[in-house]
Amino acid sequence: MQNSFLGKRIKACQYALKGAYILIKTEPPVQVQVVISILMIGLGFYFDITSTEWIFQIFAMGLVLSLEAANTAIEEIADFIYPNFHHKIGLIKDMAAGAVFFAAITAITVGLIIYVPYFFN
Ligand SMILES: Nc1ncnc2c1ncn2[C@@H]1O[C@H](COP(=O)(O)OP(=O)(O)OP(=O)(O)O)[C@@H](O)[C@H]1O
Repeated sequence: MQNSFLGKRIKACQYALKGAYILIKTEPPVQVQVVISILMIGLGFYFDITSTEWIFQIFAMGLVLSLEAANTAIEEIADFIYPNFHHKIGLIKDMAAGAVFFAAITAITVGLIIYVPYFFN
């Protein structure tokens, strides 16, 4: 079972869950995103948003959380391979942060499109 296709997939899921747990437990930017996601879910229930709105909201939350996690992993790799100051390391970190920025702008736009009509109608 351990080395079977299914066994390997189960192991991969366990490693992924461990990674998600470490991110949520130790990374403040991820913790902030989790809190924002919980608040957005609460807001969704409060306004009883439609199924389509839920789908867009869940995708937006998943996009930001995933990229925040990937950004954290890139920062870890950068610090591991070159712990000292180097303009290339700075550039790599800034680019990874830029990816989170694109996702955050997308999520904010989705949030505004969904909730502005609920707040002002
Ligand atoms: N080793 C380095 N060499 C050059 N510039 C760096 C280096 N480490 C960080 N920087 C610069 O400082 C910025 C902040 O780096 P840092 O690793 O603290 O990221 P952070 O986003 O503040 O981390 P966290 O998200 O964990 O708070 C980077 O985006 C980069 O511009």
